[in-house]
Amino acid sequence: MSHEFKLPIIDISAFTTDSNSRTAKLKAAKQIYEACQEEKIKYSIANEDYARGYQRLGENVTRYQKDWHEALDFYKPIPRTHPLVLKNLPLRGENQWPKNPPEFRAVFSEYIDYMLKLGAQVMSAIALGLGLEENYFEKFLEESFWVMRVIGYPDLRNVADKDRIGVSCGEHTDYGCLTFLNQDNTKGSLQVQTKDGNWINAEPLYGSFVVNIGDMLNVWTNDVYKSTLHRVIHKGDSYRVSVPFFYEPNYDAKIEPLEPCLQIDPVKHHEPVVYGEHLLKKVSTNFEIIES
Ligand SMILES: O=C(O)CCC(=O)C(=O)O
Ligand SMILES: [Fe+2]
Repeated sequence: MSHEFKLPIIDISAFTTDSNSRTAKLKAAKQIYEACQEEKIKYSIANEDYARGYQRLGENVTRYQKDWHEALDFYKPIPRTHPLVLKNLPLRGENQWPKNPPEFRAVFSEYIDYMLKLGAQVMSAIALGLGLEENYFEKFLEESFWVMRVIGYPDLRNVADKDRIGVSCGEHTDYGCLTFLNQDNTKGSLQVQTKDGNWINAEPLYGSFVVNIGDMLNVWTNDVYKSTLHRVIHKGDSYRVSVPFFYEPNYDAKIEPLEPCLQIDPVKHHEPVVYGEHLLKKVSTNFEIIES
């Protein structure tokens, strides 16, 4: 347990590659946000499935308030023959890889492969920690879904028109298993809520990820591991960049409280849930503004 941050820390250093390549990702991400508006807008989510691609400042919404960030979002590709595509449901599109900077796609593709391995590894450790077989989660993860967001945050203090603007990223829990947050060195922006309801900063530690528990792990563990409520309030001169990687179960995985967790507390706090259905419900409210 870290006393400085009052947050649990998992040491994955034996598994990580050099942190210079992580820096390359953040550099490529910063470059894309420095690119002019005409370049970014080419990749608008409106070209695709309203999920993959570029979202303008304020386009993403949390709890009916516009989030003051811009982002390039990528999702696991779904084949054209997938039942979802045939039903014309969201998340059916192609990822839109920026052409500028030219190395963007290669850098992040390598990153995604690496993060998928890391996610599986941490899930094996969690299985052991819960008293399950090391490979217990494999069947739920063999085609694990993933989402990667490359997010840019301007200074919230410079918003001219405050109409329905919330914060940089409104409070929420993430949807899946584990989120690996690769943030730049901006301090005091990312916050997590503690069990007693207080907000504390999750400050960047060089070469580390902040790891959030997602909703599916919350259901699996019947609240033994709570999904972390977090938010971003970026009031600072710097332009903050953060690249969360969401490591998720198979799209059609049925998640329900696990036996060892029911031995701790026999009351089931969650109904079984199919991950893909949970995801679609959440994504569909990400752009919802209630008109008054
Ligand atoms: O910017 C961050 O570090 C967090 C972003 C986040 O929580 C999200 O996209 O779900
Ligand atoms: Fe999040």
